[in-house]
Order: sequence, then C-alpha cells, then structure tokens
Amino acid sequence: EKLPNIVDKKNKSQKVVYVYSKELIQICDQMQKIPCRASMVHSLIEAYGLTRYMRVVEPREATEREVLAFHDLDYIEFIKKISNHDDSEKFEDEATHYGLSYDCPLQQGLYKYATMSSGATIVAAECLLQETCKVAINWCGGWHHAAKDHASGFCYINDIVLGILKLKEKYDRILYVDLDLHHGDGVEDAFSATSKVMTVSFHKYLTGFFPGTGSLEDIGIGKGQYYTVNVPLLDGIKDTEFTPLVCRILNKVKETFRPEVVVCQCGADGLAGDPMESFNLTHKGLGKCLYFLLQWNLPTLVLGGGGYNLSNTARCWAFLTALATGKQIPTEIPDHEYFIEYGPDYELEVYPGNRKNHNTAHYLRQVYGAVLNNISKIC
Ligand SMILES: CN(c1ccc(C(=O)NO)cc1)S(=O)(=O)c1ccc(-c2ccccn2)s1
Ligand SMILES: [Zn+2]
Repeated sequence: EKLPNIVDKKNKSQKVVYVYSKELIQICDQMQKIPCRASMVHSLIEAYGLTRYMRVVEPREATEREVLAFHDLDYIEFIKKISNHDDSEKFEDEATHYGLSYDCPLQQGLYKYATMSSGATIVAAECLLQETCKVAINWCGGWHHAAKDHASGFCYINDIVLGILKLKEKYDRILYVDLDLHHGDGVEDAFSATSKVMTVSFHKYLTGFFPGTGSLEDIGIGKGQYYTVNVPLLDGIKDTEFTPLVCRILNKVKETFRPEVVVCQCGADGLAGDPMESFNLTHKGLGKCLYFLLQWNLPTLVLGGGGYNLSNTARCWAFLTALATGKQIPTEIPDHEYFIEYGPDYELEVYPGNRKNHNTAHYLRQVYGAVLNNISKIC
C-alpha cells in the first residue's frame, strides 16, 4: 500500500527562502528614486507562481544594536530624529554632514525603511545560519554604498555589511560578489583590512562616474591585502564579455579563498535600457553569473541593489528567482497588476541595445591578467 507520507510539511527545509511581507514592500515602494519598484518585483515573482517553490519568511526591523554593529551612533540617531520630523529643513546643515542631501533625500519614515530593508537581509542571513535553506533572497536589500557614518548613492544603512556580520557568527570565510553597475565601496571599505571577508566587485570605472573608487590597484590593506578584488570596466560591455570574465575570476577566487558562504549583490542598473545608460547586459548575463555561484552549492545570500528601469529590474530579478528555484518560467509576462508596464512586447527578455562597447579585447585581457595575478597571491 501507499507509504505513509513521512515528510514533515512544516519543517521541510525548502532550498530557497524568499524574505517578503506586505509591509516591507509597502515601505520600500516609497523610495523616491525607485517608486513602486519593490511592488513590481514582488508582483511579477508572484504572478509567475514562484512563491510556491520557496519558503516565504517575514522580515523584521533591524534592532538598533544590530545596526550599530557597523554604523556610528550619531549617524543613526540623526536618521531616527529627522525621519519623523515634518520640517526637516531646519536640520539641513547636519543632514548634509551625514550625506543626506540630493542623492540620499530625506523623506518621511526613512528610519523605518532603512531598518526594514536591512532587517530583511539579516533575517535572510539567519535562515542560512540555521541551515534551513541553501539560498536566501531579499530583493529589497543590496545597499552597497552606505558608509558607517554617512549615507551615499541612495543607500542609508548598509544591509549587506550587517548581513555579512551576521554570517560571521558562524562562517570563517565569506565571499562578497557585487554585480551592480557601481563599485561596492561601502562593503569593500568595511572589510578591506580583513582576510575573512573577500570582496569582489565588477563595475563601471571611469573618471567622474560615481563613486569613483574601485580601481585595479585597490586590493585591500594590511591582513586584507589581496582580499579586495576590483574589476574596472568601461561602457557598453555585453553578456558575451561580462559573463566569462566574472566566472573565470570567481573560479580563481573559489580555488584560492575557498569561501564557506557567498553573498551576491545583483544590482540591475547594468542592464541594457537602464537610465544609467552604461553597460549593455541582459538578465541572461547576470543569470549565468548567479547560476555559476549557485553551482558551488554553498549557502548563498542573494540581494538586490540598483536598477532604475523598473520593469527590466523586475524582469531580471524574477528570472534570477526562477533560476534559484530551478524552475523554468515562460517568456510571456503573466497578467498581473503591473502587466501594462511590460509593453509593447510583454516579454520577460531584456534585449541588448547597440551601444558602442569601449571594452576592447586588449583592455579586458589586461584587467583579467592583473586581477588573476593579485588573486594568486592569496596563500
Ligand atoms: C546618487 N547617485 C547614485 C545613484 C545610484 C547609485 C547606484 O545605483 N549604486 O548602485 C549610485 C549613485 S548619483 O549622483 O550618481 C545619481 C543620481 C541620480 C542618478 C540617476 C538616476 C536615474 C537615472 C540616471 N541617473 S545617478
Ligand atoms: Zn548601481
């Protein structure tokens, strides 16, 4: 007769945890620079039926103690003070001191937003610590520019640093990979002097382009020397150059550093069609990079980041979510609340543009050679 179903449905360790709540999405929707992006990403993931294949875990607010594990008290106290004031103009000078100006606008409920998005990353890290999943996803996280004492590049609290500090409670060697268009300076600076956290950032590096850091020569300091890797790239890079470069460098990193856990920031502002108008990547290029990392079968924390073409960002992160769950999803965008945003083709695919590619084969060979030379110095 049929064997009794011995799988305990409640405790079945699902491979993928997806950190989500209505409140988290509602708060993240209010971010001025990416209005409603959180809703668009979640709605598309749900419309594709992907939440069925993941354990949905509710986030919580990061506690002040958790936030102060990285950030300075005066900075955090200031955010808390002004984020519930309606006349924040009178704090203008102090706000500027903390980087809270044009590119990191003050807005109502800023503290709640910053602690919820970072609490979601901490909860995702805790799920990996408890070994109840292999992959934990927070598309409302990935704010890689935030510094310990100031906001920067639309980033207020560095959820990535807080997530890594949480993972350090159990793991000895942590690999951070940053696929965003911009250099992951905030995370790099937090761990540049330690050999326990290796940061590898692939980004646009050009005079005058934000944040201006992340050169080839930027390799870490003291005990952290060679545990900071920067791969500076130029406008127009396509999947066909980006993906092999990323995978070859990460392969060398895995051989030498032997990470126990991986944190991957999947910023989508390098996609073709992003208003940043820089790289010429597609969801498939980023997907192959994430897939390469997931094949290592290590606990992996997957985070969002930049991405200012909102429908392309949703397309990309839905595709990455499907990839993490091992599910195929159809190219037709399913009907849902934001369906109209995916016109005129209503397809999942992000197509490369015909932007000029400034990355010559010679340039990429030079960068690759220099990076591998540095990595090989890791004992
Ligand atoms: C504050 N800056 C940012 C904004 C976002 C990022 C980012 O996405 N980092 O990952 C970095 C710097 S900034 O000064 O370079 C910009 C402000 C507004 C920018 C913008 C916004 C939309 C389209 C094109 N550019 S870039
Ligand atoms: Zn970015």
